[in-house]
Amino acid sequence: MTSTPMNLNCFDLATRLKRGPAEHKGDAGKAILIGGAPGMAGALVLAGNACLHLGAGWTILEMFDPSSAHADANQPELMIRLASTQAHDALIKQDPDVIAIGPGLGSSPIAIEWIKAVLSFPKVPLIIDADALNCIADSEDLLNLLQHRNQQFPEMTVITPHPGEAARLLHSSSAKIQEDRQEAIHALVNQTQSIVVLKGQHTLIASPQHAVTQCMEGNPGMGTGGMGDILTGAITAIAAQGVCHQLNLWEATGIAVQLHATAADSLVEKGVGPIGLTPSETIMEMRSLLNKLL
Ligand SMILES: NC(=O)C1=CN([C@@H]2O[C@H](COP(=O)(O)OP(=O)(O)OC[C@H]3O[C@@H](n4cnc5c(N)ncnc54)[C@H](OP(=O)(O)O)[C@@H]3O)[C@@H](O)[C@H]2O)[C@@H](O)CC1
Ligand SMILES: Nc1ncnc2c1ncn2[C@@H]1O[C@H](COP(=O)(O)OP(=O)(O)O)[C@@H](O)[C@H]1O
Repeated sequence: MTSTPMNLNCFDLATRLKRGPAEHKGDAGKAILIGGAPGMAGALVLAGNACLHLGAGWTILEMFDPSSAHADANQPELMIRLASTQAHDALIKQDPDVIAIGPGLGSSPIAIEWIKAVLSFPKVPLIIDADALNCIADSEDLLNLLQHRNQQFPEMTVITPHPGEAARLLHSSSAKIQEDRQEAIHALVNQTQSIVVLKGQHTLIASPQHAVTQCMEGNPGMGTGGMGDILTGAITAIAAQGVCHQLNLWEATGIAVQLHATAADSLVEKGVGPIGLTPSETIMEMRSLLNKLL
């Protein structure tokens, strides 16, 4: 029988993000987010917007959709580039503090090249979501690379599957995952050796070094396309600032998961949702809540 997980309660840690008077963007970290294939550019822009509004020093989008790979007049702070075909060289040149891959990534050969490159890029916190997880589920080579990365650099990689993505990784079904979510997260930790965020009602987080914790916040208004993409952006931003603010990836992930769900609850309390609650509104609420926590 599985025990009841501890409730996620990590807002106290957010005070570490408070900025000193002389801090500059270099102290807030350089984040690179990769994805946005044709038809899904919005997923990467949402992740990037969350990363920007939650405080990363630089937010760089490696965009796969050529027609979206240009400055966004509505959000000119985002550095949106056409994803290079030389993924490894592009990473070396940009020297990121944190990397996220997956929102709207697709499964093209260049997507696979980027996944290989990020899994082989040493040491920096890495967030893997969405299609990147589906590609890993379909490839033993990519799964081996992920396991190898985690052996070399423990607790430096987080994967954020929803039940459908978890099912693909575990060669199961989302119904089975939902039947016993604790068993599923244990299986995902064992399989990938990563920090795992199993999304859905009462999101679970666990890792090889940490027992399962459960987020008690959140609501069904969050069932809108793009809501997971902004969680990826939020983890990325907090991990980027964490590099200079003494927050490791486990802690950054916990803060982001709780902030994301609490922001959605707060909006519903104000009557913004549950019906029609949008990820873009949730980004702004996360920003507001985070600043109140400092
Ligand atoms: N604006 C844009 O450009 C957007 C682009 N996006 C991008 O699209 C790509 C495809 O991602 P996606 O998640 O939409 O599709 P997919 O991987 O087939 O999974 C769906 C299936 O998973 C399951 N499932 C999910 N949650 C569950 C839960 N809580 N509880 C239970 N089951 C759950 C459920 O499966 P079922 O239960 O029906 O078997 C569901 O049908 C990806 O790259 C993403 O970033 C999106 O972010 C949207 C905005
Ligand atoms: N009923 C619910 N209760 C709490 N949280 C939910 C609920 N439905 C969805 N969520 C949250 O919304 C987000 C949806 O993520 P995901 O399915 O990856 O969206 P997308 O791929 O469209 O960006 C997750 O963080 C998930 O935990």
